[in-house]
Amino acid sequence: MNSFFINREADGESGNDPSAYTLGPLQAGPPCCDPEPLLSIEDLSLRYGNKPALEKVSLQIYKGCITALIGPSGCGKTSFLSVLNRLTDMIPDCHVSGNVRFNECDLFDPAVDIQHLRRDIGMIFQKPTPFPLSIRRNIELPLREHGMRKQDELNDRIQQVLQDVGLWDEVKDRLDAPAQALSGGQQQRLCIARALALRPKVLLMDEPCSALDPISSAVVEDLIQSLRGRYTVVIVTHNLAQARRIANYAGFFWVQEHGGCLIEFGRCQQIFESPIHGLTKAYVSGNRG
Ligand SMILES: Nc1ncnc2c1ncn2[C@@H]1O[C@H](COP(=O)(O)OP(=O)(O)OP(=O)(O)O)[C@@H](O)[C@H]1O
Repeated sequence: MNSFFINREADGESGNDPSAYTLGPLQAGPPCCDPEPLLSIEDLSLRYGNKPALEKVSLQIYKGCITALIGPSGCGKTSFLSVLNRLTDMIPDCHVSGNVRFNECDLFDPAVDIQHLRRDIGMIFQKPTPFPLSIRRNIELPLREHGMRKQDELNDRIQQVLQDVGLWDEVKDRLDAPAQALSGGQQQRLCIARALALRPKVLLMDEPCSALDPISSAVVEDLIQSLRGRYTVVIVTHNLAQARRIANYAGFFWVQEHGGCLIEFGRCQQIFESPIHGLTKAYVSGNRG
């Protein structure tokens, strides 16, 4: 079953059809009707050395939906995201236990191809992280690393993803200019384009708007909204209004004695309007945190 990570063609996708890489048709039904779990997390615990950071977190991430993770600083939201594409493998003395299933496959199975996993589950960071290369090369490089060689296919893909993130008209005349000459908001959209170019199934976003000015932040937020139904998005945000605007589901984390834990998870409207737990109520109403 781990072939899912290793051979995407077995998943029924055409590797050569450029149109498959645009935002294109919805890949899932309306997110709130009949949600289908894509990632199932059960009893996930994590510690750095002896220091616990997450304690027995269980939740489902639904296909085509936007899931927001909220909670105060240090409650383990970033650590949780890092587990989902196994960035935690790269942290010395980081210990993870529990079960995570991605499309029914064990995420921790030693047979999982990490490079392909990270293509399927991409990560966008708080601070835009373009490579110190041209705009074009930022997208081309990972595509080449994943085996795309034909220049016309590369050019098509670059144009498509830049259109998908609304950047094409702004950069089409300067594709060979350094990516770092772009504004912060443009750099973040380029990073999203770079992730989308690899046609991921899931995009993990760690406070993707928090380093941006309000206008750029709104543009990136609109872009994230446009991904709904086409990609599965898990976003960490301290901006509760943003979580409320964009998410279908929300998980509220809190720090307790044994590390961060998930206090409550549910549909976004329920978490914000009729939370079950008193802590959630206090946090979303701004009385705690
Ligand atoms: N690489 C690391 N080594 C040691 N401890 C770490 C490491 N990364 C995170 N931690 C600790 O784990 C706990 C959870 O951190 P994490 O960054 O996951 O929380 P967070 O909710 O994302 O916080 P923030 O909202 O401030 O980004 C914190 O106590 C943090 O200091």
